[in-house]
Amino acid sequence: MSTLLDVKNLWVKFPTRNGVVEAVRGISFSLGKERLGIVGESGSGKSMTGRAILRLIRPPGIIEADHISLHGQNLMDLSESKMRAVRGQKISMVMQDPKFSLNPVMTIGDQIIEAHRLHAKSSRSEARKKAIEMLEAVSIRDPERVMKAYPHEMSGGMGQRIMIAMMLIPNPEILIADEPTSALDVSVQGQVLSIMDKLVKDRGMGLIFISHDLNLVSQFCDRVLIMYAGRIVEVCEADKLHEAQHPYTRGLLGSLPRFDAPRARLDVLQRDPAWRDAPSVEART
Ligand SMILES: Nc1ncnc2c1ncn2[C@@H]1O[C@H](COP(=O)(O)OP(=O)(O)OP(=O)(O)O)[C@@H](O)[C@H]1O
Repeated sequence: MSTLLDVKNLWVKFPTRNGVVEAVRGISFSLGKERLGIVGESGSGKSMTGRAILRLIRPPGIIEADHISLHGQNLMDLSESKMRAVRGQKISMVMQDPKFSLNPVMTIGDQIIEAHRLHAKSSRSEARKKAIEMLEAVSIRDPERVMKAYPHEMSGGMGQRIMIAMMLIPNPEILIADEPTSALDVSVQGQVLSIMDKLVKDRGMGLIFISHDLNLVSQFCDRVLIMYAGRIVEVCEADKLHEAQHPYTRGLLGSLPRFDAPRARLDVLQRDPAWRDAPSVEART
């Protein structure tokens, strides 16, 4: 599999009054044209990993890495203006709640048209046509009506599909989705995932799918990185997750409810302090 992105020895640190918080501690992984899941409990460093790839860590946060290479070009070396061109055009990110990402005082149509014109410098009528095509691609049935609506008029699932449509306008090679469906109810979650899946397959993109939901990731992704305390503790093919070896992964699996074998009590994950200090697993293909 050809490598789109290669990350080596990535750290994210936050200097605080009480010392430095190390949110990500020297992780290495690569991404090909695949669906790569990143799972782990709250605070394990999943979101910071996604944001660091796009250099979107707010000061005083610091990103350090031997490299974050996109087709061999080290993103760590780029100027901020060159990095802006990478964001959106080559790598896009979909966040958890679309309401925070969409502009509340602009219609959906104007936002998509603007995003398209920024990218392709096309005429307004061309951009409008493209916007409608994009909305149809994410299964929005009445795109003309949706174009005239404001973000607050959209349901969560609809808003998330619109965000995905916007992120895909420049045809990025990599999509980073940070808990993209966790605010949605289960049936809408399924629809959004299948749309994303189809787009990734049709366009041959690489997808980084960040989630705390091990079940979801194992069904939706090809490969899974399991993060604990800022490190990768294990990497698995998604369909072999049940064979995972690390006690943390086994603990996460054991604490999932199962319909086929219901138990009165779920296992409680017992953490071993040694997991924190074990070296990060290399997850490069
Ligand atoms: N501005 C900050 N200052 C200090 N520490 C921070 C800051 N931002 C994040 N962190 C720390 O970084 C760690 C990793 O955060 P991150 O958001 O990546 O976790 P996560 O695995 O995505 O969790 P969640 O599922 O809750 O989003 C956390 O322990 C958090 O406290």
